[in-house]
Amino acid sequence: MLMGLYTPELPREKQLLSLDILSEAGLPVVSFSHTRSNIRMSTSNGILDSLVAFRYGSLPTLDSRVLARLAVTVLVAPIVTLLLWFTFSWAASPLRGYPGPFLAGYTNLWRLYHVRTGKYELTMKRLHDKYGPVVRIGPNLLDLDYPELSKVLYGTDGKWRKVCVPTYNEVMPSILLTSKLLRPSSTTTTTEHAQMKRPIVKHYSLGSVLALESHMDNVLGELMQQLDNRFAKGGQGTCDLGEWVAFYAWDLITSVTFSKSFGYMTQGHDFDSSIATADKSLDYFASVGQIPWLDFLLDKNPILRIGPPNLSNVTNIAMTSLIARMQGQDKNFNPKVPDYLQHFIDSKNTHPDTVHDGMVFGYLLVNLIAGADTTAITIRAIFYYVLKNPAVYARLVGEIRSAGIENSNAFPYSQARQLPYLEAVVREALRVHPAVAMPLERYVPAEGFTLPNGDFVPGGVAVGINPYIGNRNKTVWGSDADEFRPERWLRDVKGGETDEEYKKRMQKWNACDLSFGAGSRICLGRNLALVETYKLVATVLNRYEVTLADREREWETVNSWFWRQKGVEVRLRGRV
Ligand code: HEM
Repeated sequence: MLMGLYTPELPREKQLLSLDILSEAGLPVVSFSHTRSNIRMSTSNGILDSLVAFRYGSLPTLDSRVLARLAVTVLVAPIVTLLLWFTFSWAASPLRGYPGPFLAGYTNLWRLYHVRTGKYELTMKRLHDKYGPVVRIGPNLLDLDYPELSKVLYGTDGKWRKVCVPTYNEVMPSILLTSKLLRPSSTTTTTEHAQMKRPIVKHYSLGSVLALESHMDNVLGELMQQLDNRFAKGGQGTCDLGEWVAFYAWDLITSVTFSKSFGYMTQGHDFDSSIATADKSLDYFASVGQIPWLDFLLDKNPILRIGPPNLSNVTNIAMTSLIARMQGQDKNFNPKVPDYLQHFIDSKNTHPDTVHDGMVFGYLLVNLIAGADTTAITIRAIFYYVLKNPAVYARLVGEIRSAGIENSNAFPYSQARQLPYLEAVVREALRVHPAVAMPLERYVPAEGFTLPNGDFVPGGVAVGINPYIGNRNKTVWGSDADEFRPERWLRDVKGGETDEEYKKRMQKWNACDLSFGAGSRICLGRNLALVETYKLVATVLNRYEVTLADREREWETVNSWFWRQKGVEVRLRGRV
């Protein structure tokens, strides 16, 4: 009110007139003086004096009573209100009796802090070791270490709704579909989700993925050429294999999607910073995923937009390729070799009621955003663990070499798939280093749910199993669950395990392994990811002797929704 009444432009008499109004309003003005640079005014309660002086930048004479009152009004009162609100919510919460860190019961800031450290999975492991299988990690969130519940929580009946953050569609506003498939808003119904997925799901079956194998062979050919020239021939220095695996995964996903690779391998670096930007976006999503209203503060505030960074190069390549293809001007496309872009465009004809151009664009971005980093993380984990374990390396290389595939060729998937130890290695790497290492959250259905320990969880509470935690549960995977031991995936012949017992064990493990999620939201791209992975590992180990540049050095990891790693540096020597 005062601000409106006082304007230095007004002559003094008018200010006085305004003051009369103030007086009438019950705020009697005791004194008033006004120069161009300084306004002094006092009212009987003194507060207006300070506010006026503050508004015009003069130095008020404040007495301590005024300061105290201001402090109470501006600082203490909101804090007290917040504390009261937290305490009330905590006391009224049905999760009050669940164990967990004290602060987590009050506020999601606890989770935000731990996610920001990049070591969230270690914190969760410590908490489960301390509190057992159920830990309260938010005012309305329980983290569960019950892998055997995967079939229930992540079932196909659609009763357990996915907990999501409305962020992806804010990064790139037109990409409704990307947001709905990956991080659907909490209002996305199971029916909507199924409707969007139906037109494209068949293109991710193993058969459809294998129809894209020639694209993959071209990308592997480029990889071998680059590794030969840059590292293997003449033994030039060390190769950051972790980085090259990312170049491979990004070039591959664009090849199978647009019949054109990004070109990271040819250039030998992240030339347009898309890979780095994708990492930064994930850091952002991981944070706002803990406290969704942060997104409004950081991204939608009208004053200064802080995050997330724009993946403009990724969206550009999607848009340019889409337009060129629709105008019949895409020179990279060979109609005899399918790619995802063509499948998505064709889905407009097969599902005219559902699919429109905006959705085709969204489908393209799903591939790019979800498909590259996750696969790179998995392949990096395979190399790291295999190279750290010489016995595993020797057995794996022996198996791959004995397949007799010419080592200048890309390894065919049909042959790689025949190698049981390779499969064991891939599954074990996915188990100990799942690409997604945060809880896959779901809402308990309205009727509530009783946990295996007898605790009842009311409807509406969010619960989740973190693949990192579930994949290391000792009752499922054995006392050595924390170790990388691919042999666990083979039949234990020495221990007298029968074929039937082995099959039963695998059935149980398949149900508990959350590396690709489970049920109706299981990873759409898992066949594509696995074919890429088998082919790359077999091709590289068939062609090169690979050793760690520094056997003692540990890699660095950052868990930011995707559990990224850095520092798998190797030496490569071409085999004769
Ligand atoms: C080794 C590589 C990969 C891993 C470990 C992985 C892991 C996962 C996980 C754990 C989920 C479930 C998330 C949840 O329930 O909240 C998921 C979902 C998804 N993934 Fe993957 N992923 C990989 C590769 C890919 C690829 C290559 C693509 C696409 C080209 C892809 C596309 C998707 C999509 C679209 C979803 C959402 C499915 C839905 O909600 O229906 N992923 N992925």
